[in-house]
Order: sequence, then structure tokens, then C-alpha cells
Amino acid sequence: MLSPIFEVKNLVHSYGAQIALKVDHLTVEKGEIIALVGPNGAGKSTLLKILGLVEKPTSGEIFFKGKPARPFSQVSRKISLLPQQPFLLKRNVFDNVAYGLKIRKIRDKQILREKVYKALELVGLSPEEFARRPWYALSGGETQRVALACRLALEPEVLLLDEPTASVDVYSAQLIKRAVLKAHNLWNTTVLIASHDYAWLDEVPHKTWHIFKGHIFTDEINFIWGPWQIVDGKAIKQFRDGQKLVFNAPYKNIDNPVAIIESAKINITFSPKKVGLKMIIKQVNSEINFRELKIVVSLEDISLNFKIDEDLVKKYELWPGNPVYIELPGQVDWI
Ligand SMILES: Nc1ncnc2c1ncn2[C@@H]1O[C@H](COP(=O)(O)OP(=O)(O)OP(=O)(O)O)[C@@H](O)[C@H]1O
Repeated sequence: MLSPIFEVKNLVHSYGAQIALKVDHLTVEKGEIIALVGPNGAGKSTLLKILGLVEKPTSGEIFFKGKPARPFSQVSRKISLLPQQPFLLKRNVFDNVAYGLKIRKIRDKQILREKVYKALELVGLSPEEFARRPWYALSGGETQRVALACRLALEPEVLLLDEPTASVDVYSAQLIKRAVLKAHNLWNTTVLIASHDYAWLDEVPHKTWHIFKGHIFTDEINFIWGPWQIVDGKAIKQFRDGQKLVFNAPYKNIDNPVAIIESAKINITFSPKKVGLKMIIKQVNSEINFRELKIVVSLEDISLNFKIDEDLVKKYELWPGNPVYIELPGQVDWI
């Protein structure tokens, strides 16, 4: 069996006294597209920098295709990271895209031209129009696409994208999405994308990982933020509409505890007695497979997602805007 493209063991990364990332064990398979989602400061960029081998973890091991991968080593050339705020070199677009290729000893002018033009076309920039443009004569969206072209020209085995659509318009965001999927199709590139743009991510990843307080959750999960009132071993969240959520309280003291619920433990109650938490359906997406749909329900500041059989969606008319009654487990994890 092939080794995973990445394996991470006992990784801890701290900035001073603060632990930004703690991963006991994690694998990424070749050709996977994984979305990393989580609030600001969760540790997404830190994970991408460590996997990109441009930051040395405080402790722990990273394996690339089964071999130890050291930061800044030769193997890092197979991995390309597009940081949150990419910068271009003070030269024209062609020279920016050609730069990484030249470092990799590609000097033949014809090959360079072919590779640069192909990368520009991938990101939807006409080479005739853009190749000779200086770095300062580009819009924000064009700059981001040139920065992506610089990475795609290298035909990376792994592409790590940190908020690739954070400061671009819908048009550029769609072109970036198309380019990433094309790269994946052309070279079976493994892609990890940190993003807050859920609409953009829709239908891109094979998997979604949640990152929170430096921990990575690889199952489909949901977070419920407080404030929680702790009474007699119970944690209670009160909604403005008078409804309440009650879970077993965390067994140890946690600052601002957040409840974690696996999607697999969330159910809709179809009983006419209307028991459970009354929530509103926000989205029904057909992304899983043809028998199951992904449904998103919300109430005030909470939003939950889980899978549901397509037949039930039709039978009970589970369309956006309709109310549903949700049953949650009494026992949840806390972080
Ligand atoms: N160079 C640094 N020095 C000190 N602390 C840092 C540094 N880089 C990140 N941190 C801290 O580490 C934690 C994780 O940061 P990181 O940038 O990985 O989060 P993130 O999930 O990418 O956030 P965002 O969505 O805001 O980009 C944060 O608390 C951040 O303040």
C-alpha cells in the first residue's frame, strides 16, 4: 500500500507560551482535497506553514510519502504554499511566474514560455495581455491569480492555499476555484485549503477538517458557542425565543467552553409531538451521494449540519425556510 502523502505525529507548535497547534496523529492521502475551516486564530495558517515545510514545528514529526520531511529541505519543492497575503516580485508577470521554474533549473526559453503561458491560462489570465504587465499594474484579484499561477507553473504534488479568496471578487474567486480543480485533475495534486468562504468551498473538498483552539477534528462536527450557565452539573444555553439547550457540563474547568457535536449524532424528530429544538432549515445541498443530502439548520447564533436521506427530505418537505425539530445528544464533548 502507498504511504499517505503526509503523516503527522505528536506535533506541537507554540508561539512563546501559547500552543497554537497540537496534533497527535493525522494523515493526508495523495490526491485528496481537504478544506480547513475554523475561526480566526484557530491554527489553520500554522498547520499550512508546517505542512508547507516553511515553519519548523516546536516538536513532532512530519512524514512526506513515508519519509521524514525536514523544513526547508529538498522535498519542500514538491509542496507549494499560497500564503494569506502573497506578494509578487518587482518584475513583470512573466518573470514572476518563471522565477520558481528557473530556480528549478528550467532555462530553455521555449519550455519556460510554454509553462508560464499554461499557468496563466489556468488562472484565466490571457498570456498575451498579462505576461508583460508589471507587478504594480494588476488589480487585487489579478495579483492573487498571478500568485496562484506562480505555484501552478511548478505542477506541485501538494498545493496549500491559505484563504485564497479572502480579498478577491466573485469573478476571481470562481477562476481560482476552476484553476485549483483543474490542477487537481491534471496532476492529481493534493490540495489543502483554509477558508472562511463556505459558499466558495461548496462542492470543492472531498473532506472538511475543523480546527479549533489548535485541535483538528477530522469527523463532521459542529460547534455550539456559549455563554453557558452551569447549574447542578448541567450546561444550559438560553435562546431569546425561550428555548433552551441542556447538556452535561464539562467535567473540568474550561475558559469559555464550546460544545462539540458530531453530525452523526444529530437527528430530526418527525413525531407530531414536536419535541426537540425548533430550528429553521437554511440549506439543503446535494453533495454527499445520490441517496444522502447535507442539511444545514440554524437557530439564532447556532448552525448545525448533518446528512439526511433524500427520501425523507421529499417526504417531510425539508426545504429551506421550513421549521424542523432537532434532537441532540445529552452528552457532548467540550473544548
Ligand atoms: N508569528 C506568530 N507569533 C506569535 N503568535 C502567533 C504567530 N502566528 C500565529 N500566532 C498565534 O497562533 C494562533 C494561531 O494562528 P493562525 O494564524 O495559525 O490562525 P488561523 O486559524 O490561520 O487564523 P485566521 O483565520 O485569522 O487566519 C493565533 O492565536 C495567533 O495569534
